[in-house]
Formats: sequence, C-alpha cells, structure tokens
Amino acid sequence: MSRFAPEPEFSHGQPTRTGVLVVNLGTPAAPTSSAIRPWLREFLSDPRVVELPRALWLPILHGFILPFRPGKTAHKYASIWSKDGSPLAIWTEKQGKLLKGWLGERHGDSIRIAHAMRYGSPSIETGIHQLRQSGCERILILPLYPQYSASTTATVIDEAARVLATLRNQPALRTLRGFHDDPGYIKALAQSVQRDWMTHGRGNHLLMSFHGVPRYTLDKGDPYHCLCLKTARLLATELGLAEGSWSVAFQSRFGKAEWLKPYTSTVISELAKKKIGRLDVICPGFVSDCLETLEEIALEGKADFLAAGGSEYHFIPCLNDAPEWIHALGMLAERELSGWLTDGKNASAQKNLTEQTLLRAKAMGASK
Ligand SMILES: C=CC1=C(C)c2cc3[nH]c(cc4nc(cc5[nH]c(cc1n2)c(C)c5CCC(=O)O)C(CCC(=O)O)=C4C)c(C)c3C=C
Ligand SMILES: [Fe+2]
Ligand SMILES: [Fe+2]
Repeated sequence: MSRFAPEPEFSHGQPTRTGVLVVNLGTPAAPTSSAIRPWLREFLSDPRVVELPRALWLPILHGFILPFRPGKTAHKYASIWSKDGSPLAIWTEKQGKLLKGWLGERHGDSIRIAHAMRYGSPSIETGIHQLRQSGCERILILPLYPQYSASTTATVIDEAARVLATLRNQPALRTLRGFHDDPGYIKALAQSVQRDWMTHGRGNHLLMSFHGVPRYTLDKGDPYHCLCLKTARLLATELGLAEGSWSVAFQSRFGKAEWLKPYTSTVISELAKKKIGRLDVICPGFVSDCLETLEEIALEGKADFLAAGGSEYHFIPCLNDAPEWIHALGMLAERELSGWLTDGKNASAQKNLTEQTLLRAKAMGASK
C-alpha cells in the first residue's frame, strides 16, 4: 500500500478490538530452487541478518550465493517437506489457531489473531492490514523467538514499524521482546523432554542446540548468546540434570566468518568419540520444527554422530502444538496485553452497569 493511501476506517461505535500478530521467520513456498531463491534473496538482503557493508555483501549474495545455494538446499527441504507443505509454515499456522482458541475462551470475540512471516508469505504487512480491517485499533506483535536477537526479533519489529509508517490512522502497537526465561516456556520445554523420555527412554547426555549467529554480533552487544545460555541453564535445573550430563552448542553456521561456539557439529563428533552412549538433542530456541531442526539436527546430526563412532542418537521434537506451550504462549500474550483486554465477566458487568444507568435515567425522566 502506498504511503497514506485511502484506508478503511476503524469500525466506529463497535467495541475496540485487539489484535495479536504471531510472527515466525518464514520458509520457501516450495522445496524447489526456483521457490527458494526469491525467499533467500529477501532473507539474506536484510541488513539485520547480514551486517556486512552492502557494497561488499550484495555482489557476494547475487554472484555466489543466490545462483548456487537454492539448488543445494532444495533436496534438504524436499527431505522434510510434508504433504501439507513446509513444517515451519504448518506449525506456525497451527500455533496461531491454538492461541486464538486459548485467548478466545478467556476474552471472547474482542481479540483477533493472525500469523505472519518475516520473509515470504503471509507477510507482516498483510497480517497488520488483516487485523486492522477486522477492527483492531491495538496490535501486539508476538515474534516466536524465545531469545531476542537483532537478526530475528528486531527485524520483525522494524518491519512492523515500516508498515505502520505507511498508515495515516495507525493502530497502537506493543511488542514482545522475548521469553528466554519465562517459567511457562521453561516448564513446557521440560515437560516435552520428560514426555519424550517416557516414550523413548532416556539418553546419557542432553545436547541443547541453538541457532548460531556471527560472533561479531556478540562483540557488538547482541544479548542472544547470553539469553541462550540462561535458557539452557534453567532447563537443566528444571530437569534436575547433573553437571556434565548436558551441554550447549550453536548450529547452522553460514559463511566463512566465526559464529558462536562451540559449533553443534563439533560437539556431536566429540561426544560420539567419547562413547557417551545415547545422545539426546533438543533445539530449545526453535518453537516450531523446521529445516534447521528436522534436517540439520534430526537427520544430518544423527548421520554425523554415527559416522564418528557414536552408538545411539535421538532428536526431541520442538514444542510445536504441545498444550503446555500453547498455555505458556497464551499467558505471555495476556501479560503483554494487560489493560487492553476485557474478560467475559468484566464485559457483562459493564453491560449491567450501563443498563442500570439507562433505567435510572428513564426513571428520573419519568418523575420530572
Ligand atoms: C547470516 C545468516 C543467518 C543468520 C544470522 C541467521 C540467524 C537465525 N536464523 C534463525 C532461524 C532459522 N533460520 C532458518 C534457515 C536459515 N538461516 C539462514 C541464515 C541465517 N540465519 C539460512 C541461509 C537459512 C535457510 C536454509 C539454508 O540455506 O541453510 C530457519 C528455517 C527456515 C525453514 O524454512 O524451515 C529458521 C527457523 C534464528 C533463530 C536465528 C538467530 C538467532
Ligand atoms: Fe537462520
Ligand atoms: Fe542449516
């Protein structure tokens, strides 16, 4: 939409509606190089993701990465693609629907939920317009990244702010910065591990693998590294894990520069060589299974562990649609929406008050 184009009015006279926009990273539309290329171009052109000077980075991106990488990753995407599409898209949409049910039960129709992707479709712009058109004068942006980082959370907020900059009649905006130490999120993670252990037995070591970021972002003050370590420590404590029976590592390194260490691939080989027995791996930084968990960790990680002499490898799925997680997400949203919501009881109490006032006014009018 062009800057300040004619816009639909908010619904005057209707009760004020509140919208929640659940946002995830995004994923290609199909597991093919022609669908991956435009998505990757949008993703890797974001200066929040690659902070190199544009004059240096854009020729590398267009000359070396976009012509070749989509072809190399297409078969990886194909290996995890389901009949309904990309796992990340499926889980994000489902999480949005479940959150809608959870909030709807407590706050009725006054609250609307939409989901969006930072890169690809449905866009944040579409999500914000959708919420405005259904009468939302207030919008909470809920990025599905537990650990804040400039390359994920901040760029979602930047994009929401860019969309608002095109609107004359802006909704009020709130944002969730992250939830790396939220007790509900930590409990949901612990319960998903315990449930998995009840079904598949328990491994000898738990590796917590987080998505990496370039090392220079830590040096420049990005809190992401510290937040990942805190999540890991809280999860280990919640599970009562003994020192030495768990570790943290960073996956998905991209390019030649140094990223956060230790690298997951290195730790997996080292643990295999130490003959630790069964290795369990969880990715607490991803709330939805995706390429990075299902292919890189569940498939490639297992192959690497076994190739390096390890005996047994087990991947613990992401939170996805776990009820404890949806409850935690609902509580987080409710906390951030504080003061913006009317619950069912409040709404009917308010209606009764209005009716009483009208009756009193009528009675006074009649006595005059
Ligand atoms: C410089 C490159 C990248 C940074 C920085 C980065 C940070 C980052 N990413 C996620 C979450 C996801 N990344 C995913 C895929 C993915 N990530 C990068 C690069 C960087 N990520 C690439 C190039 C890709 C695409 C796949 C590939 O070509 O290897 C995904 C999965 C998407 C899917 O379709 O399933 C997620 C999720 C986080 C959380 C993060 C920083 C904290
Ligand atoms: Fe990534
Ligand atoms: Fe990867």
